[in-house]
Amino acid sequence: MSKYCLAVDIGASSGRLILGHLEKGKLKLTEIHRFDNNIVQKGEQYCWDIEKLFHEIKIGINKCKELEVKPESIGVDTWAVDFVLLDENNNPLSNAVAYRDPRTDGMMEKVFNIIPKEKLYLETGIQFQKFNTIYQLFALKQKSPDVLEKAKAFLMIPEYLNFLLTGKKANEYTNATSTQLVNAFTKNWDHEILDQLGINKEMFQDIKPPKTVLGTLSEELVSEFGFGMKVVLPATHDTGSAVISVPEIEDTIYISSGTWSLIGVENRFPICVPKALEYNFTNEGGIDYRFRFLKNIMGLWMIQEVKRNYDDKFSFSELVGLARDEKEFNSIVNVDDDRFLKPNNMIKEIQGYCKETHQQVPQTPGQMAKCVYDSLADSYIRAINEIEEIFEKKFPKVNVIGGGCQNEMLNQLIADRTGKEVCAGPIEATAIGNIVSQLMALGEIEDITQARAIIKDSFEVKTYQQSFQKG
Ligand SMILES: Nc1ncnc2c1ncn2[C@@H]1O[C@H](COP(=O)(O)OP(=O)(O)O)[C@@H](O)[C@H]1O
Ligand SMILES: C[C@H](O)[C@H](O)[C@@H](O)C(=O)COP(=O)(O)O
Ligand SMILES: [Mg+2]
Repeated sequence: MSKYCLAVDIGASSGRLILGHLEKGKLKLTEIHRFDNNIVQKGEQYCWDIEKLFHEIKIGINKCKELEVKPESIGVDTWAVDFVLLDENNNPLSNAVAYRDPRTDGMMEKVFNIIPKEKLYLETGIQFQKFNTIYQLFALKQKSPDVLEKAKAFLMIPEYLNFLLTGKKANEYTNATSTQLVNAFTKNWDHEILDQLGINKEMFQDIKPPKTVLGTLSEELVSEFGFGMKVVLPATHDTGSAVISVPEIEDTIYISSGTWSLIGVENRFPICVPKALEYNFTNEGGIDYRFRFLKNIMGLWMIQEVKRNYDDKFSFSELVGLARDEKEFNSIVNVDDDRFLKPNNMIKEIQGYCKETHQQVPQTPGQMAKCVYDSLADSYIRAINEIEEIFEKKFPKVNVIGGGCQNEMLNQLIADRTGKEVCAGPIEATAIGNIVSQLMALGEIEDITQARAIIKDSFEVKTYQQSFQKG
């Protein structure tokens, strides 16, 4: 039996601490702690409650004690792009502002006046999302230049949590690439971009790859918990960890299905061709310097907001059931329209879109859920076709991973609409990828190939085929 590793996976809607260890060649998971993660309003800004998140991590670590398990290591992964700036005394200079905050409105266009969009893409290979770190920092420079001048350390969310755990500061490669400030070829901070935008280079830390042992818990925390742990850098971008868990990555299109739907493939080099730019695909960094050629689709955020607008009267599985009963309702929205990024009321926003496009307006929870799921499937199909056009090949399989792989209706919809085999699982793909990266760092697993073989052998996946014969 191997050592225990503790994964902290915090997505944009929920966080979880999961213990993992190897037993007779299989990976065994034990969920220790789960909690909600919601954007909070602080003054005029949408923020993450970073203090709450660190408190939840400590609750989870203390629960290990109750189980009499002392993990050898811990690794933190979260959503991308967001960050904390520290001053010379290592104190935060600002809130942990969330990527859905409107401060970046209009910033992308201002950056393009300094660095042409095409050049930015050729250098970084990163998709154009208005909330990318580059635009957040540019907004900060416009609105609060003093904050940027005082900043001595730039830490992304998992790295700030690592700092609270160890006192050490480092940027991790997979998450750093999501900033659109890392050169896809040098795999380091692109100083030319930083200089052109007047962003101080000194606050950025050395970029470390996944599987780096960053350090150990601080003495203060060792005395608080009663045991120490190594702190390992997994792929700290949660989607980077999730993609590690795709058991048969060759010839597979994955959909990391959570708050966002990240749809793509794994590649050995960046693809920055005009078509990839036109379709807004990204080349985010992966383990062993591979690339995650993917695009963001608005994702299950939309049903999360619909659920919230209905005062959480329905569970996600109940919403799927209600959607199944609305077979005749077929209105579709463009899920990737910025209007759905942070509307005041998602139900009203979807109804408004359908009205403006002269479609039947969803009135019932079932019609609303069906509209969301059908619209997501529509966007998935478009992205799959774009991927196959760029690669000039057909991919026989789609692997849905993450919490959204429990949506059987959506899985079947993808199979019916594409005619491809759809595999669903593992649900906790991100935490699994986090854990196997720690086990590789500890020498318990040799490499990514062995890791994926273990994952394939350890977790059931459900498969879906097209439910009708194509005429
Ligand atoms: N039983 C279920 N049936 C259908 N969908 C589900 C179910 N459980 C979870 N989901 C979907 O999974 C999503 C959460 O996925 P998860 O990977 O945990 O998100 P994140 O990591 O972004 O917080 C929910 O928004 C919901 O839409
Ligand atoms: C804002 C980013 O695009 C986002 O973090 C995405 O990359 C991601 O990883 C989201 O993961 P979830 O688990 O929160 O869906
Ligand atoms: Mg997630």
